[in-house]
Amino acid sequence: MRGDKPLPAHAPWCMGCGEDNPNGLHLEVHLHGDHVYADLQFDERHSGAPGLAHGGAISAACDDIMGFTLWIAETPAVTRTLTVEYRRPVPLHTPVHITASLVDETDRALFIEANGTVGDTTYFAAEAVFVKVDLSHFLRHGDWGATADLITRFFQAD
Ligand SMILES: CCCCCCCC(=O)SCCNC(=O)CCNC(=O)[C@H](O)C(C)(C)COP(=O)(O)OP(=O)(O)OC[C@H]1O[C@@H](n2cnc3c(N)ncnc32)[C@H](O)[C@@H]1OP(=O)(O)O
Repeated sequence: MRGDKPLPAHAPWCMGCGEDNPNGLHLEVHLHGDHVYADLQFDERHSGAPGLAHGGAISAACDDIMGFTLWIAETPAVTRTLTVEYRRPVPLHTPVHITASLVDETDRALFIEANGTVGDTTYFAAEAVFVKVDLSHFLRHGDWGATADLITRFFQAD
């Protein structure tokens, strides 16, 4: 059983967890036992209907926190499918607790769930399939320098 431990951002400019992205969600994700969690508040940058979080911002939060279960699975992987069930509107400036965990795994796929609660009530829940990739995926499709940073962060978390 792992203890409570802060995990490094995917990248400084990551929209979900990057500390340098002024419009990001700034998720600070911790590993606790068999799941990861973060506490956040959506604000005007993430607004949809007046006073409420945009569904895309909620989806991004789910996607990003699910991307931290990779430290549990101990493999790089990327989102192939993501389904979000929006159960209640999420007001801006309201503390939301998000958790994610790995529920199943095959040779190529990770099955991940996430849950967003306000108090004891679930406001949104998500399921995703992530496909395992090797680090060359990010070199092939992304930015070389930033990928080197990502690799460093991935191994730093050990
Ligand atoms: C370090 C991590 C940072 C994480 C950041 C937060 C998460 C993100 O935002 S990731 C960004 C968004 N996602 C992407 O950009 C991914 C784009 N997609 C791709 O690059 C490709 O489709 C990729 C790499 C996922 C898969 O490509 P490819 O290997 O050709 O796919 P494919 O052969 O069809 O499927 C691979 C395996 O997964 C399985 N699989 C695919 N979809 C599913 C599914 N829905 N359910 C179950 N299994 C599935 C397939 O069955 C296959 O398994 P097997 O080899 O045993 O037959």
